[in-house]
Amino acid sequence: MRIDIVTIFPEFFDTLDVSLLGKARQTGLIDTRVHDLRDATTDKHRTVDDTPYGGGAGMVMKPEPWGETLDTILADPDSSSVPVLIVPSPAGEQFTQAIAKELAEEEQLIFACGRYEGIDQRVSDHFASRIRVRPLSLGDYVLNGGEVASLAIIEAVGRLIPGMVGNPESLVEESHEDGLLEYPSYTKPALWRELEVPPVLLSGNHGAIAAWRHEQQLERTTRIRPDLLPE
Ligand SMILES: Nc1cc(-c2ccc3ccn(Cc4ccc(CN5CCCC5)cc4)c3c2)n[nH]1
Repeated sequence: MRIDIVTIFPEFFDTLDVSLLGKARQTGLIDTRVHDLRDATTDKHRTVDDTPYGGGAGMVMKPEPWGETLDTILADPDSSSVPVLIVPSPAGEQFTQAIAKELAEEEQLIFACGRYEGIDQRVSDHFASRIRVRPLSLGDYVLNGGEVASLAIIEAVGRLIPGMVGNPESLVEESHEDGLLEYPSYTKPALWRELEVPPVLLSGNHGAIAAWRHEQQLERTTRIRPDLLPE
């Protein structure tokens, strides 16, 4: 998979060298390229923002640098013929594990990391006529830009790419995989600060353990996220 990231804070993505993705990049599983939006500006001050038409607080990101940068990425011979442009936004579709699984099948993801009050809408509108554009929200809270959301999406997608995670078994029992919250986990010691590990987990009775874990998932989901319960 190729991942392109467009941002005015390219150093924000230095972390990709150390995270789970560091290995993937070394093994060539994931090829990431970070593009500084300001490299596509033409004025002395490398301006990327301007005041919003219609008034309102803050500034909006100008369309031209975005158009230039995205054109360059799409024109790159190493680019896929069917990239997906992911635009983190508070107004986007809620990102979920299901969407992560969809995106893990893609050949190329391009992340448009906005700042200020967002990107001129015409950028998404123009490129929607050429490639798939997916505005995605991380959740119902407002961040300062798209970088944190992009890192979260990249990590959630990256770990689903075959060969990325050391033990593929650990992906089988994914959280939210069966739509329920995960069961609680324990490891040695069996007694810690007077707290025991649930005895069933030490029983070796795998049927009873699986039943207990599913029961724990249902109890937790009912208590914390009843919205996830099947109809
Ligand atoms: N899940 C999630 C994603 C984000 C996110 C993603 C990208 C950007 C780019 C800029 N911002 C800051 C920001 C501040 C204020 C407004 C609201 N304004 C009201 C009127 C015009 C806009 C929007 C946007 C982002 C935020 N936040 N949360």
